[in-house]
Amino acid sequence: MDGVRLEQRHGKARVRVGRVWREPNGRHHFVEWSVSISLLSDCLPAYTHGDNSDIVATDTMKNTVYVKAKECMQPLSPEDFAIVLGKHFTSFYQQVTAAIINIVEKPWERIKINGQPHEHGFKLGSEKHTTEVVVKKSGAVQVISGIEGLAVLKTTQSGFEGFIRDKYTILPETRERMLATEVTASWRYPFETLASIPAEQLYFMEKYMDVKKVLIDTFFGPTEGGVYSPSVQSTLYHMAKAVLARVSDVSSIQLKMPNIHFLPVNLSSKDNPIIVKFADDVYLPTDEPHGSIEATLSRVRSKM
Ligand SMILES: O=c1[nH]c(=O)c2[nH]c(=O)[nH]c2[nH]1
Repeated sequence: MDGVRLEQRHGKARVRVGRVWREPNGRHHFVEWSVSISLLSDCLPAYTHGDNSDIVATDTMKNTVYVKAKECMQPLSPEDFAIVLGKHFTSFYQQVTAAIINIVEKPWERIKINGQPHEHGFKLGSEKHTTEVVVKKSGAVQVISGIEGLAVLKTTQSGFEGFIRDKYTILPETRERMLATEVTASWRYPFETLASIPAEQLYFMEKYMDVKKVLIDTFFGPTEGGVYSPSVQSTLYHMAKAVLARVSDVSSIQLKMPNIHFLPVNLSSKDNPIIVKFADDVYLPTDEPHGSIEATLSRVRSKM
């Protein structure tokens, strides 16, 4: 056999941690994270010779998540916690050349009772805040943030016309349909070094809220009249473009928007007269199959 090339990484996936911060005035803050760590390191002998002397045990990685969570004395974004972990693994271990940290934050939101925010009560929301951070030993970084499972639907102002018709096509053209999707978004920041990451405690939280608002506003359009969608592709493009236009520091954004179909219901039989005739009112909700539409939009620097 010719020589072989080995590329490898190892880590711990889905380390679950909940962290409470207690303010002296009785107000609590809470996050729940699922943390995945992957380390690039010089530990080839473990693969080739059964020699584990350069291996950071994945159990140690798991323990480190709890130690670092304890050491963070103030509420922080999943991006900032991922950066804390990435810095730690690349500086503490000589063998580790890069760390890739993924975090999914569960959407625990402070509960309101009679309009008043509760001190220590939370309820689970829907879409999740995600991040992927890569930290290299040199101090080079890449930060990606995301949203997972943002389910949105509008009952009109959507259609699909003018597509290819051939002998396999039966879908009628329409200017009136439901539009439903579950947006997965991930966007990249332009920071290239640890030193260039903004120090503000709320920076990544604010960016997350800004991107989510722009995505939602653009999907629906104005509260009266909305905005017509000629396809999921077009709506996706306008959502991504609006994020680049309105949220500074986002250098590219990927959107995945499955087209979740609501099928018109018509019920009739040979013997029965029509008992349900579809008039844009009664639908069969489905989750599969679904259209699968995704695109990435990036800023390109003008050459001028
Ligand atoms: O918005 C849509 N885009 C498509 O590509 C497509 N294909 C399809 O069957 N329905 C739709 N709707």
